[in-house]
Amino acid sequence: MELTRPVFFVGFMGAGKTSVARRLARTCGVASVDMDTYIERREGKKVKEIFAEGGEEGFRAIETDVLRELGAKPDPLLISCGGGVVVTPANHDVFREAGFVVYLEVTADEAASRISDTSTRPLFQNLEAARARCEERLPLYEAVANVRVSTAGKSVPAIAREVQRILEKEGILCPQQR
Ligand SMILES: Nc1ncnc2c1ncn2[C@@H]1O[C@H](COP(=O)(O)OP(=O)(O)O)[C@@H](O)[C@H]1O
Ligand SMILES: O=C(O)C1=C[C@@H](OP(=O)(O)O)[C@@H](O)[C@H](O)C1
Ligand SMILES: [Mg+2]
Repeated sequence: MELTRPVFFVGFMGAGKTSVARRLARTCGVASVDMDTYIERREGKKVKEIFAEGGEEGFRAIETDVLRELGAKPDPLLISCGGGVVVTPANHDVFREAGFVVYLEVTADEAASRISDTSTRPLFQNLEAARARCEERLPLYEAVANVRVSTAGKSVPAIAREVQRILEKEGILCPQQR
């Protein structure tokens, strides 16, 4: 199948953005890129190290650069963003211009139960702070979303199938034209 526009996955840490985009890419035969993985390869450093060296500000600047680059690829991609992509106002323009945004909903508590090793996520160090951060970001996720998908109690394959049906209905995921 092929995409007519880039599709961005947003939502809090642990929502399943990386897993669902990867699963959908495999089952539909389309290309996907995970922004954090892409950033780590480009910078030659782990996300954790980028935060330690340049702070959140340094990470956000790289993130915006990469979002613009991936969103402008001639062959549209499934792009799993990092959970904080919505905190940078300029990123909202990238979403609006060309893309379709799938918001995967999760609570901080459910996310915490899914993430076994929070050491890779510098902004998910304690549950209290994560709950507050999640709540603070909710209106931002809602503002950029073209569609919301609840992930509570659902498996990754089930969520990927749900997203697939939405993208097909919207004419974003189509049978290959050539
Ligand atoms: N729907 C789900 N149900 C159970 N575990 C999940 C689900 N989605 C993701 N996970 C698990 O949660 C962790 C974080 O998932 P990930 O895809 O990295 O989320 P994100 O990219 O949104 O932070 C992984 O260990 C993954 O296997
Ligand atoms: O929510 C955030 O601010 C972040 C989420 C992470 O990605 P995931 O949402 O894929 O865990 C990663 O980009 C970085 O640690 C910052
Ligand atoms: Mg991820």
